[in-house]
Amino acid sequence: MKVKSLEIADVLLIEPTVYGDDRGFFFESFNQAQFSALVGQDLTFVQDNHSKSARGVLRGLHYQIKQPQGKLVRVVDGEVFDVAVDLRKASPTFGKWVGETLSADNKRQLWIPAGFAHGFLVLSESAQFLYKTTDFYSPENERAIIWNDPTLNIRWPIDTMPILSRKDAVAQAFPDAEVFAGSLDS
Ligand SMILES: Cc1cn([C@H]2C[C@H](O)[C@@H](COP(=O)(O)OP(=O)(O)O[C@H]3O[C@@H](C)C(=O)[C@@H](O)[C@H]3O)O2)c(=O)[nH]c1=O
Repeated sequence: MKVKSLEIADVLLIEPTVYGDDRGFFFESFNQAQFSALVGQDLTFVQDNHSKSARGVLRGLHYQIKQPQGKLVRVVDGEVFDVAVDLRKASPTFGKWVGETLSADNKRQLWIPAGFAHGFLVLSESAQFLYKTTDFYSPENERAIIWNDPTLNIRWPIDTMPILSRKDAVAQAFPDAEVFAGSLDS
């Protein structure tokens, strides 16, 4: 397994060791002991999510207040551009973003700790996206920042309008008082 720290130090790009043979391939997509050693704490994942989206779909930028979720994300079919935005008020990289291409081919995973907004854009014909979360889905605590916020200035690899959910199309700006009113730390 190879691990790379990104420009936001706590976001990790994980490249599992893949064992290929005549039958196909094998790799450990999650190993609790290795993961705990990697992040330096024992985190418990409580939910696994799986979504499928068509080319040009952009989901995000999502986060939860009061019940922030750490997310370990990967792609099992297709390719996406995955983005994490640092919303931790005390962080030196507050308001900064990192983006990585994750695909079924490169098998890369991104670890996005609690306190980040997360989103992804589908670059292939379709993509299936799998992720583990450290807290449960909490619709009342869910928030969204608009994907093309000018302050964040995320360089999405797209030159047309992405396909958005109704909720994401009317998401809030960054910074917005509501974003920071709730604590991301508890
Ligand atoms: C996220 C989620 C949604 N749902 C339901 C609510 C809704 O009816 C339907 C679709 O929900 P959404 O439109 O919010 O799904 P989606 O836009 O895929 O939301 C996800 O986006 C990515 C970027 C993330 O980071 C995730 O944490 C999550 O917010 O699924 C759950 O039951 N549990 C969940 O954990």
